[in-house]
Amino acid sequence: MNTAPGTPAGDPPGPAPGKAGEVSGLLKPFLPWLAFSAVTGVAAGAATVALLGTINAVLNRPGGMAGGLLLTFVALCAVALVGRAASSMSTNLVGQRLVAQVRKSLARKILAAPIDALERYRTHRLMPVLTGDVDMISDAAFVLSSALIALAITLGCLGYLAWLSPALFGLLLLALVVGVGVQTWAQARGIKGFHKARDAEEQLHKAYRAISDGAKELRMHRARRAGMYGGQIEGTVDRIREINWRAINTYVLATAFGSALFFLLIALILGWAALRTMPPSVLSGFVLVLLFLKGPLDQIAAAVPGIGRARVAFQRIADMSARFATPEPFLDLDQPGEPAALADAIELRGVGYGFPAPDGGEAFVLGPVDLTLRRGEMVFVVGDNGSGKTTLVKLLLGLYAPQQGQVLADGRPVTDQTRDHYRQLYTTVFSDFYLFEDLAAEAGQGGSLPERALPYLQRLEIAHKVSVKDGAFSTVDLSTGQRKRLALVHAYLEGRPVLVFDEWAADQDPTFRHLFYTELLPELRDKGHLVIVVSHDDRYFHLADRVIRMDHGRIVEGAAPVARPRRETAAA
Ligand SMILES: Nc1ncnc2c1ncn2[C@@H]1O[C@H](COP(=O)(O)OP(=O)(O)OP(=O)(O)O)[C@@H](O)[C@H]1O
Repeated sequence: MNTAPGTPAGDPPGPAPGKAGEVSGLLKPFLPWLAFSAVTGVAAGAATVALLGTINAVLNRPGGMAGGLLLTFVALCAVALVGRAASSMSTNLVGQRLVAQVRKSLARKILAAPIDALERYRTHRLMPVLTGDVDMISDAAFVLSSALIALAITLGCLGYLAWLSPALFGLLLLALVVGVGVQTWAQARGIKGFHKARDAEEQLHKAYRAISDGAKELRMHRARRAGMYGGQIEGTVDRIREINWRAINTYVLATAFGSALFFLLIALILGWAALRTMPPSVLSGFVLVLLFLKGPLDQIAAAVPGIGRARVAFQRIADMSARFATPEPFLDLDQPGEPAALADAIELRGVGYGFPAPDGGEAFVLGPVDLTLRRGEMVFVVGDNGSGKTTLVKLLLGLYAPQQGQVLADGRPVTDQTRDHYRQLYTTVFSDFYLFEDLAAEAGQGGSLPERALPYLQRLEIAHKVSVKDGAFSTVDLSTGQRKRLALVHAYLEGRPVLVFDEWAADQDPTFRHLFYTELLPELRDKGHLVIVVSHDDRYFHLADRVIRMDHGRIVEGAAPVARPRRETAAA
């Protein structure tokens, strides 16, 4: 259901809803593999424990290892080896598939997310998730497999020790409760720190963007540059270093405490043995297994910080995933689909859209707007900065779904089901356009692409710089104005019924600007395209069939369709 314009469309602050569901959703497809990994890991652990038991038995009886015992030993070695390899490989497989799936799923979610949701989730928040957080999971997948096997071995050893001597096991259990308690405390503290560091990393990414995108401006402004480096980057980097240092130190101290506890436990067991008589096989078995256990326990302790960081990364991924959990309905990512056709007109009927108010500012509300645009018309959309021209165009293009009213193409309302197909009517060159180098989508339209492109490149006076080779422009390293011309070549090649140019001519030299308004646009119109031009070039407004003037989100002039007086040549 549509909401009234002005309804805040922003996400509430704090974590997105449904994160737990997202995490379990991400893990669900891998449960059978995880189960296999657990079973083989437990088998490897049990075989290792049995090996230790066998060694202890051999140490405490005359005759050494021979006959059946030797065969058992070899068989146990084989189970431990195969189990460990199978468990590690399957955990590694899960890790890598999980990372691949997360990458694909995030890309699909971004591709299918409503544009306004993407505009709210800033790029400096997107990139750390797509790169850093996903890599963190990939790294954790490596350590996780050996940590899981170490856990299985530890549990098996504990079972063996409980069987060997329940009394000594009681003592061990006490030490374990203290050790695990300290590790849990360290993990909670560490994760808190990692969350803080991760927040700071977002700030760092913002600063990195500023120094790459704003390199020229920073070169020209010493005070800002000093503030950017000394204030923002150094400060943030040092804060991250400090937080991570403290967080990891917590783990280090907990591990050191665990080691001390471990040797204290061995001393206690040996002291116990001095006070109470116990079979030597029990004592040697206990000490042997405990000493062996130090290895897996250290492995687990070493893996814990990485797993803690991976948990933080996983939550960030799940958070982003949940924010984009509602894709635009009926947006097909897999099929190119049929081209769209427009026989007559596009209409906006009572269309309204509101942005949420910025902090301390007023909300911008567009509409309600009524507008009819016909094929073969050349329409200029004009108005002051911030009057709503681009917002109107985004509603027209179907990039924003109207919060009120409806858009119609040839009299048929554009619905959620048809919006994506409807968008294929348009070719756009936005003021902040992105130029795709490859022309693969245009290759299938018949004729050789380089031959089709050449006249347009010549007409736009960039044929000496760019050609089309292997389905792509040979270069896009051009001036801003030339890049925009290339975008126009793309538009010609697409040949869609409606062309939208948002301040296209702003970067063109006067001669070419003149050519654009007086020849190129009228030619496109005369070929039957609907041409929509957002412009501040009032010198050329008289060439339009209709000038739509925006003011404070409303159309104040030019809403009514007019019969277009046919011109012999637009320049006349
Ligand atoms: N992503 C956004 N989030 C919140 N508010 C926005 C957003 N985009 C635009 N606005 C608000 O909508 C108003 C209209 O913006 P719009 O880009 O449509 O203006 P415009 O007429 O195209 O301006 P210009 O001539 O400067 O390009 C702005 O004043 C701004 O407050």
